[in-house]
Amino acid sequence: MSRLIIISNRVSAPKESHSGAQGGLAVALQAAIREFGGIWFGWSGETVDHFTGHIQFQRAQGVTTATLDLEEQDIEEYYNGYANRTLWPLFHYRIDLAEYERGFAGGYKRVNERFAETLRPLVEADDVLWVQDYHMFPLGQELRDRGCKNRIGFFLHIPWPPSRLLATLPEAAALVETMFAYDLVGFHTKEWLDSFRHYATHELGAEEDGDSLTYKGRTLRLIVAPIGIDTKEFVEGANGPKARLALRNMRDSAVGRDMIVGVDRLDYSKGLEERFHGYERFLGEHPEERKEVFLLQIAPPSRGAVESYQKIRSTLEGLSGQINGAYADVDWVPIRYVNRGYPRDVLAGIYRAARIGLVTPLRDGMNLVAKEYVAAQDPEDPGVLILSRFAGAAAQLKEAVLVNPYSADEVSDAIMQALRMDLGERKRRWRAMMDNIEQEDVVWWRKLFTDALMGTDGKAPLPADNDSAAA
Ligand SMILES: O=P(O)(O)OC[C@H]1O[C@H](O[C@H]2O[C@H](CO)[C@@H](O)[C@H](O)[C@H]2O)[C@H](O)[C@@H](O)[C@@H]1O
Ligand SMILES: O=c1ccn([C@@H]2O[C@H](COP(=O)(O)OP(=O)(O)O)[C@@H](O)[C@H]2O)c(=O)[nH]1
Repeated sequence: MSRLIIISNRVSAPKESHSGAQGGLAVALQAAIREFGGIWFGWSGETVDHFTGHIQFQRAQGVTTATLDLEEQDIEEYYNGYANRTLWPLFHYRIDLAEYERGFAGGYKRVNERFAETLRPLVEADDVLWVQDYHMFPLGQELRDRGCKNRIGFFLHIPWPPSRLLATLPEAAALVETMFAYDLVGFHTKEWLDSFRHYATHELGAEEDGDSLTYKGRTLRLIVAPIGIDTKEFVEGANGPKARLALRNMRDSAVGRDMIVGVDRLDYSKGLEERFHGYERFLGEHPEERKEVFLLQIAPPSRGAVESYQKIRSTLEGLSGQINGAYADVDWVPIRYVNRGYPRDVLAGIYRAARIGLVTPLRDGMNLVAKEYVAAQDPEDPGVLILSRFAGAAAQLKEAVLVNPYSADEVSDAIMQALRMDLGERKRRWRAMMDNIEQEDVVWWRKLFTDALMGTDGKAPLPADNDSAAA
């Protein structure tokens, strides 16, 4: 059986204690490496004065990780720069925030070359490689340029933007061309896949044949593979001691009021500003509900070296203060705004205590919080998920109360609808969403992708001559 090499910006080694602090994605990828043997390769998260290419190997619980330290300038240009100031805003439809700097593009290419150069000697002839996310678009091509003929797949965890937006990126055509180094490219939704295909066929001139695209002699296959959560583990966690304690504490502190919960990295793509405005509209329109509800917004800071993230942080501090200033009373505060992160088993208890999960990103590749909120509910008395139409999760969780997150009126109406929803309807909607979350979990997602990549999914095999065309 082939070994699997996973490559991503962040690498997650298995933890000694099962504290619930690891993400479902990390657990699923670790399991894949255990199943196939192999390595998880990427950035250590550490900085060095001069890049040496030294690889730190670590082996824990059957998983080998191989990590590299990067220079300050690499991190500035590759991670803070091209990944998070150029690609992230552009791919989340925020070209007003996207910065197109040659220095960032150069640093991004340099780091991908460094990854390829260091990884190449570790790759054996039968290995299958799986590259994760927008930090590493050109890695496949860099590996091909170094003679790597292995099967290589790529999965994008964020949206793919419409062609007219992507066209604003100076390197757009070159970037999409490098994607043809991959044999398989995966997306969370058909919408993102269609946007990629549109650019490849209309702007590059790639030939389309079913789910395949051919360009300059190389063929890649496209696949929709929506990521799920580790549902079984999450439900167990939601019934465990930490979650139960969190649930009790939240209920005590809610003193009979209905809690609305939001849990998001502090990121402008998550629509927190618009969410606060929607909630403010609700408070303004429904004075009778004011002391009956409160919003708990958990927003751990993210990517703090990037200016747009500093701005959204200060905007939200101002806005939450303003709403609380306008509506709070001696015995009630409408928004509890918390800038720290919590382990997922604690979150599970918090989700369960909430009558409403308010998940309103302006654009999101998937949004796992939406799925976790549903999985944490009490089947006999489930809460209601209000979900943005523009999250990848909306393609699967159709029984959520779906909203346009830009519309304060729609968000306000959805909150009222959720508060009034009777038990029968809550149970019906929850069951339908839970069926999806149980069936299409993270193991299902990983297997869908690796089966297609390894050619064991019964579909026509990837063309055997792909590698010779690339070399
Ligand atoms: O690594 P960071 O810069 O701290 O960012 C955290 C992760 O954010 C993004 O997550 C995406 O992947 C999720 C799982 O597929 C998906 O549900 C979500 O919609 C995406 O935004 C990013 O793509 C990851 O690479 C980051 O590690
Ligand atoms: O305080 C927190 C906030 C979030 N998360 C986890 O971070 C992930 C966020 O994933 P999502 O897909 O919703 O968004 P992303 O941050 O990847 O864009 C989820 O598994 C959350 O449970 C967490 O463990 N602690």
